[in-house]
Amino acid sequence: MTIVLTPYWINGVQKLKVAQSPKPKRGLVPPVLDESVHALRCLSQLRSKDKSIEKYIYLSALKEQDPNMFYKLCLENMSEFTPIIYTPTVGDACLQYSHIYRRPEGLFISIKDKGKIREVISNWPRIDEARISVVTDGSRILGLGDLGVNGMPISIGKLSLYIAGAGIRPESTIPICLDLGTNTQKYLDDPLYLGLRQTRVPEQEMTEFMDEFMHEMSVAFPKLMIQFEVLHSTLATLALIDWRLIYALSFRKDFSTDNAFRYLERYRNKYPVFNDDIQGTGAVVLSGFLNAAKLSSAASGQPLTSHRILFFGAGSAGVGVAQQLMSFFTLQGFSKEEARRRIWLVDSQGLVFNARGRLAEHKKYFSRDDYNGAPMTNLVEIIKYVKPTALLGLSTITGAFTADVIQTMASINARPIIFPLSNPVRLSECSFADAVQYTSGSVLFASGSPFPDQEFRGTTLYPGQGNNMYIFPGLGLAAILGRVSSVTDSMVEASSLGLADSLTAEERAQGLLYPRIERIREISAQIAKAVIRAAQRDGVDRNESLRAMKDDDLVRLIRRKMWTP
Ligand SMILES: NC(=O)C1=CN([C@@H]2O[C@H](COP(=O)(O)OP(=O)(O)OC[C@H]3O[C@@H](n4cnc5c(N)ncnc54)[C@H](OP(=O)(O)O)[C@@H]3O)[C@@H](O)[C@H]2O)C=CC1
Ligand SMILES: CC(=O)C(=O)O
Ligand SMILES: [Mg+2]
Repeated sequence: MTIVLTPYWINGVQKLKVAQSPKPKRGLVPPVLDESVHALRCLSQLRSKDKSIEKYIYLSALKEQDPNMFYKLCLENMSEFTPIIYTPTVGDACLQYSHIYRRPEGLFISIKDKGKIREVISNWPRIDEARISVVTDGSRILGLGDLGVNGMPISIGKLSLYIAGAGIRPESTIPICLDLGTNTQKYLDDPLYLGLRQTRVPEQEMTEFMDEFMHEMSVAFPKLMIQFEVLHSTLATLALIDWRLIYALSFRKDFSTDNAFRYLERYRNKYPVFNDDIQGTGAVVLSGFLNAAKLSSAASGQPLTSHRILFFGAGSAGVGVAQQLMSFFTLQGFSKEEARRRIWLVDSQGLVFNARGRLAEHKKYFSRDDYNGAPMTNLVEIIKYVKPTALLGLSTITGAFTADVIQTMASINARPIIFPLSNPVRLSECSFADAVQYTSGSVLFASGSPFPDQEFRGTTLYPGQGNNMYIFPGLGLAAILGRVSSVTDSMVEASSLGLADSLTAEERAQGLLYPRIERIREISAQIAKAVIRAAQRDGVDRNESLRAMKDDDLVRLIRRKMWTP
């Protein structure tokens, strides 16, 4: 009897599959190697590690050596695995990527490849299989600033969640990191840094590069959907690394339009593409907000139309979420203009209002025209002025929601909605423990990264995790199965409503704002169904065979199409 070795590919790395022969050759495996016992062995090895980054390294190796085991364990232990393979630990993996790097995984395309991107892409081993790619330029990962080529782990991590969460076939995924330089001096000085030793290229050059990249990707991979993970503005990232430059460039910075918005607008009607930080985050927050607003209104006796939302942080995530939350009000019958007036933004200069002076393009829509006073920078004062029912943090400012801020929210709301959404955990605007303590347990809470449950007056309170990881797997699966030509606003809204509706009666009874992550496949199937229906309504579905299917049959088909380890 022989062992047959068949080559296959995972994320661009060739592996050899050992054929399941009835009995392996004597001596080539230990005498007793039972798969279920081996699963326990892997878990025990994982749990024996004290540091989360060591757990990350262990799981990366497991994924390479035994992808089936990795994804099986991941699916069975979602709440234990996601904080390791995704936020917060993936943030540390990015920060240390050039130091912990062991083997190539994914596709690196650098500015030096401009003019010959086709050649680089054609080196990808499984061109025909490719269906989904997460593309980052490392310019702002999880609020960690400009990481350059160290951003690759976010593409890898998000794709692992596509595979685990929605059953995308592993060989259909392509993690991509674009190396357009970095403005972080620490990396440029680091002898181990894996990227180009140059500062970020000017905007014009980046746009030429991006146009070529998008075109070549669409030619090489006609069935591929691309998820952008930021693609930030050069000037904004400069500001993150050198405070002296903020002053030097502040005039120009005010005029810079965030690249994340610019590239999304540039490509969204031409290719199947979406920006996770803008649209995925918007969708996940709308979903949690819908559930929180109902609980808040039930406690206050005020109608859903009475909500007022204050955003602390007005970057790509903050404004993306604000745009999506307009749907909350339009769903209640408001006009767009009425919805816009329910939203206030705060950035690093304080309340965003017209009379303040020049504003970055993406902030203008929500800038207030009904305030003409002195600049307002103190968050407690701003809360007293706006009287929000909800405070959402997308600022990367650790602890910005102080006891004072939280207590002020509690003093004007029976059940204040407080969502500190910045990642990773150490950048969160407040912890769940503080939010519970300073609101005497009345808070409706969701954070970007996970926090532990809290015991309060004999009851267990559960934090929500308002993270785009709930949205993108289902949205991506829908895009693949529906073979969509573009990702429309209604599809993003449908993903959000699909998620909001996916809570079970038991989850609602426990006061949860999001479903338990352990049910991610079920949730992704529901989201995918809702998104495919929206794509059909918008006429962007190229797989017309799904149109006539009944909802139940469509969900069954989606589930059948999911890859299972
Ligand atoms: N939960 C989730 O699923 C997601 C969470 N996020 C998180 O959101 C955070 C922000 O991301 P992103 O929008 O891309 O980042 P940006 O850098 O684009 O935006 C940050 C925003 O915060 C503002 N800000 C900075 N300092 C202060 C301050 N002292 N007071 C008030 N506002 C301040 C900035 O102001 P200014 O405009 O003046 O510079 C800017 O508007 C990150 O931590 C990220 O991890 C992002 C995506 C998904
Ligand atoms: C979750 C995510 O995409 C972010 O924090 O950037
Ligand atoms: Mg992100």
